[in-house]
Amino acid sequence: MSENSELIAARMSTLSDEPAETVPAPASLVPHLREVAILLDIDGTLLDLAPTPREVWVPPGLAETLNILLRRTSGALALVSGRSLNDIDLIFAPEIYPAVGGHGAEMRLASGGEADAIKAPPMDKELKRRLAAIARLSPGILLEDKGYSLALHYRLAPQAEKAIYEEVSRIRAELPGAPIEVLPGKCVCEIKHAGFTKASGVRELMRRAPFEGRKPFFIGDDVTDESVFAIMPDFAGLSFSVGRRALGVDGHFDAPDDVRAFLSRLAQGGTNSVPPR
Ligand SMILES: O=P(O)(O)OC[C@H]1O[C@H](O[C@H]2O[C@H](CO)[C@@H](O)[C@H](O)[C@H]2O)[C@H](O)[C@@H](O)[C@@H]1O
Repeated sequence: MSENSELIAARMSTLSDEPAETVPAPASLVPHLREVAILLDIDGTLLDLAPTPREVWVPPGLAETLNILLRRTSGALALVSGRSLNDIDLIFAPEIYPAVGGHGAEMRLASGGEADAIKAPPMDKELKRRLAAIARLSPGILLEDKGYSLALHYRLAPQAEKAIYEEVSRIRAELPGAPIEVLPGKCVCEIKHAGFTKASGVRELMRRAPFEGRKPFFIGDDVTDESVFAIMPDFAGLSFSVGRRALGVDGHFDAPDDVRAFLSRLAQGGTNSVPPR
């Protein structure tokens, strides 16, 4: 074990024993950026939540921060999202980041590159059509078609939550053998192929260069991120939740703004000079 590895291992064991000391000081991580893989959820972690999926925006300075961290980690920074790679690329345009997309359905290892793996087959058209009809239950229910999955957003129609889940259950009950599962998120009910999760996507990412052999540092906010929190110990990694202290994490941030400030300080070499967010 190298001196650096020993230092980071010591830091990690300290963290798990000290829940009050929630997030490491950026300066303590700076010397270890060549041993770490930075894995970041998008909505509710890097970006503030918005009323609809299309209304999110990337604050000034964030892309610059991510680009610096990509260089300092020799490319071992990835976005880990429920969004499709196509959607992620539109949000962060013109940047194209390494990413696990669609809750593990897609993966891209290098910034600027093509997708390296697409795990999920397209969703059956008839099933998608039936699920899409659920949007007629109430004005304000928005459909997001990812090709291999379908998300029903009800942030603008919160009263429709119960009816949406009931209708999805009814359709699923008619298709007992279908390899699909329901993934609840923040004001969203997603119906996806059962064969992949964010955790399976991260496991695969961590088997490939430049991520392989590094200690992942994952930040996420949602129920869908819990599968990744759970596997971080397998890679001697650290996990952090946003907004609440999730079970089993090493610490938490209060809000996406705090995550951005942390990453910015990390990119600046651990100093307190925070560029505009
Ligand atoms: O894994 P993430 O990167 O956190 O993506 C999770 C889902 O994010 C998006 O929906 C959520 O964010 C929207 C914008 O803030 C918000 O309007 C919606 O209520 C949230 O559920 C995205 O649209 C989904 O595809 C992702 O699965």
